[in-house]
Amino acid sequence: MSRILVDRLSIDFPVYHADNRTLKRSMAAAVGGRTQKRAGSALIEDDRHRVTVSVLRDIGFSMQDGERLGLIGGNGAGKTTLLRALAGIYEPVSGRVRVEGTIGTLLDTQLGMNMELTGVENVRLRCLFHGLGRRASREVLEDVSQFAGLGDFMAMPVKTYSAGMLVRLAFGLATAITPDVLIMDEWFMAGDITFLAKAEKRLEALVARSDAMVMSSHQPEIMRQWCTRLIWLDNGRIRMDGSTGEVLDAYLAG
Ligand SMILES: Nc1ncnc2c1ncn2[C@@H]1O[C@H](COP(=O)(O)OP(=O)(O)OP(=O)(O)O)[C@@H](O)[C@H]1O
Repeated sequence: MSRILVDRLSIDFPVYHADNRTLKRSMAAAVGGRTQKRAGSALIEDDRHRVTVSVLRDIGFSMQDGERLGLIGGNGAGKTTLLRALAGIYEPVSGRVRVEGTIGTLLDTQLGMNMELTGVENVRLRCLFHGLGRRASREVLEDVSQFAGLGDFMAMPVKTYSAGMLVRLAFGLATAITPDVLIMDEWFMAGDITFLAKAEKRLEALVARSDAMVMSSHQPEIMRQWCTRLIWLDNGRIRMDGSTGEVLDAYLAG
């Protein structure tokens, strides 16, 4: 059985605060004078003049253990939305997503983090959530503190951290407990050079321990280094699905 199964997945977002007249004019231009749904157009207006963005359409693929899948595509292609759907953050409008096993996410530095609590308290809370005992929790705390290198700031509320400090703590925490399926966006590359070198080593070990990984990046070298397979997303649809070299060559050529 596949570890991840995505079947005819579609995701739309309603647009509540759009300037409807401007939007309609641009939709009319995009669809040749008709403000209606049309294949290839991401904006949809229904009969009651409600506008939605169709972000993912008819996505289907499955993944086996050991696969390292990369999502590639231009800005707004739907990579982050697909990662979030895999993580269970977004509900499909139609189709389904099935992921077997525990999921670990590196999607958002604030995801699962309580900004009012200290670094130490956030680590303890995460351990409780994962059902770890005292000893295991102590080990995780030691590991995360050492990796993040925040010193006394571990005893300060997380809301006082800089963006870089938050990345260090979030990354350390997200990589301290091994999930079956690891889902990550490219934000983790946002640290400074010394952090990146450390992060890469840690991530390598985690990826090796987890059963499957899905990540998104704009950087071809990162894809080549980390992924065994790529899906090229284009305007919310799968344009190509294949080995990393094959898809990357086509993507960079076109
Ligand atoms: N909550 C939302 N409400 C409305 N539209 C959204 C929402 N989230 C994403 N979108 C739209 O969905 C489309 C895909 O966004 P997504 O962030 O998944 O793309 P991406 O491929 O990750 O892009 P990038 O490479 O720029 O990060 C974009 O057009 C975006 O504006």
